[in-house]
Amino acid sequence: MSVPISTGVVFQAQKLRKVYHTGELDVVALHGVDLEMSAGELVCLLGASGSGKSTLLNILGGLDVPSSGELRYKGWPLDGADENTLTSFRRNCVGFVFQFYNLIPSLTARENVALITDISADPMTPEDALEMVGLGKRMDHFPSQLSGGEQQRVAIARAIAKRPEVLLCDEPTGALDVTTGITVLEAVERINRELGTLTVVITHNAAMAEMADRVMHLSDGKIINEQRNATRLPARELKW
Ligand SMILES: Nc1ncnc2c1ncn2[C@@H]1O[C@H](COP(=O)(O)OP(=O)(O)OP(=O)(O)O)[C@@H](O)[C@H]1O
Repeated sequence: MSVPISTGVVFQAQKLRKVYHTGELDVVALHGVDLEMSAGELVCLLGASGSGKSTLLNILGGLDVPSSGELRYKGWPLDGADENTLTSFRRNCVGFVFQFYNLIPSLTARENVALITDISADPMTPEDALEMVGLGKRMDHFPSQLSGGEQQRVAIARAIAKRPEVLLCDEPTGALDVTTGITVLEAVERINRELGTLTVVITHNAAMAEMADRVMHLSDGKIINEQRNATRLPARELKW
């Protein structure tokens, strides 16, 4: 493996392409994506359904591999990495949050987070992780005793308790109403600010992009526009 290019740069992609082969049909989901993302940034991936957002996020997180092109994590090549390398990358470096929370119903909030902290090298405690997302008083509640927004915040606590370098969120508020969605985004914002975690959030919702440092607009598998916000709007001030 080569020497990392720069300590500040987390992801670097060049000419990233992803083609899904389904039967006779080839679907080109990414058409040559070039990007750079740095430590501590909050980046929004914005685009219509089918524009390639989840494909890109999954490749950044080592859940999938590109068909061609280069992808580096802190200088280390992820394209062409074998399954063991990708597993260790996902386990040590990446926290994922999806639209649905995937909590274990028979475990409390604390126990759901402890599943991850028990197998991590240098985790925070489940209690600290749950405090960070504003659930300090609900640690012993089961998922069925929590609202959708609270369950999503448990999922965020679970994702960040191992102190990942990167937090990847695929439509984290997709199943929530506006007010609840904002409490979830406040948790994401706090983690990004206080832990310095590079945070990438997928959304359909252009209003949400105002909380980001940078917004990448995807269309037909390409980044068609990139915008840097002069200031970040606090999540609690977002309106949609
Ligand atoms: N496993 C797969 N097999 C075949 N085609 C796929 C697969 N996953 C995604 N695609 C196709 O790749 C393209 C990009 O999909 P992707 O899910 O990345 O878009 P998206 O912007 O995240 O969409 P959405 O907002 O609806 O989740 C779409 O045309 C989609 O149908």
